[in-house]
Amino acid sequence: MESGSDVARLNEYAQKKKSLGLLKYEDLGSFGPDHIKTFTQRVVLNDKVYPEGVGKTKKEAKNNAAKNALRDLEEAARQPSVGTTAVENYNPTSAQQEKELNQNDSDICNQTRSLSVNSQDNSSEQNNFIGLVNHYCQKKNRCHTFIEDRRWGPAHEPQFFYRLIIDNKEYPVAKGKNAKEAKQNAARHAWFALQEQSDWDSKMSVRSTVSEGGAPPVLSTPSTPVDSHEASSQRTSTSKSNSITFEDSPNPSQAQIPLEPDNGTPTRLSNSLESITSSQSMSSGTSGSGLFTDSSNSSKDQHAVKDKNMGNTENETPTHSRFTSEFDIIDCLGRGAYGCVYAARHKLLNKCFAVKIVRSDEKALREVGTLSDLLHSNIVRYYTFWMEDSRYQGHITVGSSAGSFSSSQSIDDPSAKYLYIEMELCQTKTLKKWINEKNTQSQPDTKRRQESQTIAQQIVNGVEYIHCKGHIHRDLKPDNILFGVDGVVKIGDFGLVTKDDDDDDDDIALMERTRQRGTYTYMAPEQITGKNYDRKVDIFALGLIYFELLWKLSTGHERVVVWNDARSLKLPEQFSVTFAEENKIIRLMLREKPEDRPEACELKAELKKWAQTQHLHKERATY
Ligand SMILES: Nc1ncnc2c1ncn2[C@@H]1O[C@H](COP(=O)(O)OP(=O)(O)OP(=O)(O)O)[C@@H](O)[C@H]1O
Repeated sequence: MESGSDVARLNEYAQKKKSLGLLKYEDLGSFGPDHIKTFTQRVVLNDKVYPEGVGKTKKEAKNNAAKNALRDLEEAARQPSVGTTAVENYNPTSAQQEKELNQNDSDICNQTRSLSVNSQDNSSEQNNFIGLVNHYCQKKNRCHTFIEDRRWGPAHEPQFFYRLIIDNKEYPVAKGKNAKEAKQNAARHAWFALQEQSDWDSKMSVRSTVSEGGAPPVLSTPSTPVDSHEASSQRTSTSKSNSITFEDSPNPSQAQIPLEPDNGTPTRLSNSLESITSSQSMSSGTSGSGLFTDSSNSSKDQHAVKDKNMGNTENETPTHSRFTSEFDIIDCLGRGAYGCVYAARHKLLNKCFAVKIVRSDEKALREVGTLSDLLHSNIVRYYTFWMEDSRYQGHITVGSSAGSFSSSQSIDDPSAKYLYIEMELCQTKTLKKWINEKNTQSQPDTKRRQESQTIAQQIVNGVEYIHCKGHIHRDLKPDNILFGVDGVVKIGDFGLVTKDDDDDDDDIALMERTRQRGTYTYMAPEQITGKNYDRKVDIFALGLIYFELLWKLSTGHERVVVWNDARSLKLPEQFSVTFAEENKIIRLMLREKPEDRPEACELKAELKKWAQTQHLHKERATY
């Protein structure tokens, strides 16, 4: 479609449907250095905000914003009568139609609220994702069905787990307080995945072909398809699907049931969650978030179990490692306390990913479990994970290019297992580097304030999403905040993530380890003292980050003094003068008592208000 045509289509639609009120485009500013700057715009129609459009120019961003709005309007309008698009076929002839369309608009609003990457994703919200998926499948001639994965919990408080399967592809398991809610949530997972169709589908199909020598990938329990109003006409047989399987089980050993492969021999996957838990003493209650198995591992990986020498020397080509056989390793992006992160190109997909390799323990399992639960534009996108018996040992020095790695003998514990976590590849520049660059610029940076605000807003959006999913990040700091290739802020490193209501022993041990590593710079006071704490620790860290984004901190002793003062709510006098509005917000975030700190959603609203005020000032200044 020709550039700009979505803007024209949306204009036409808004004109025809005058009752919708004024069609507005909001300019949300630009981000990034000049040569890779991205612009963001969004549509507001009848006071409803539609998903943001991002582009390399304002025009492109505007057109993408119009495209997103049209997509939502069309999707919503299709719900009551499949095949009709509100945009193309709008022709109100009666008050009833007008009423229906208004109803559609309210549906659209609901969907937008939920689909918008920046909005709160409340899993209990009953948006019609089932309807969206239903319609999508009809349009694309795909079969889909909901599968009840399991039920869990006491009779008075049961939890239902459902997954959606579309054309033999399984999407992540979702839970709900009842079957309907679980199905809606499963449809939501699938819907988001479908938004990224090319990625998801191709990856899924690649995974399903990994199996060699006829060895079937191990699947999870082939549950009985349940009757679904939404899916009854679309049911398909799925029990032998070769696609990836996610498990979201607080009781992993029960979740893994060996399947009868085609030859009738029961098979059990070496890296099933059961084997993970048997060797790793996984605590089922710690994260409470979705643990899942990746059934894509095949005979290749089972082979790797027997061969513990993979990847150790240049001569011994690590052919038995899924990592080295499926990926070209490009670069070592960094080493954390627990593992390494590599940039790697998937050979079949010809697409680059970040693959984090960590020893499999609670922290790592917690990280993948949580990441699999999160899908938000301001959170590093997780794709999949698998287990290997060895850690990739090609020692590439950080930042070096492919092929230059040398051999090194493994000093790993032979009984250890390693998690390979495949994620979205971000820029190598972290927020820490961004801050350092700003602080070392000799000229005053006139854009710093505006950019800081955009960054802070994006972090808050991500944190709001994490909190509304019932998690606490607990390790927010500029080092753990990355930029996507398009410049969008991405929260990463979920190694310390926990459930908001968690306070078990493993958790305390994990925090103790973190404290010992001295990363308490951004920790809330109650987190340092080891008291009971909740999601408000993330708000405290965010307050410090926002302060650091804006304020040029010197190095050495002075920095320590300013930092400690800031932690005790004594912000530099000049700061409160120069950044009066931000000062107010930050002071709320840094309050000593967690209950006095704002919730992420309140902060989001506050920052948005502040951004709009600034925007108005800027506009006035240009006239
Ligand atoms: N998805 C990604 N894309 C690009 N770079 C990444 C990605 N994930 C991590 N990195 C980089 O790899 C480095 C190591 O990341 P990792 O999360 O393991 O380390 P860390 O933050 O020190 O973790 P930990 O706190 O667990 O020690 C970081 O410096 C980070 O910049």
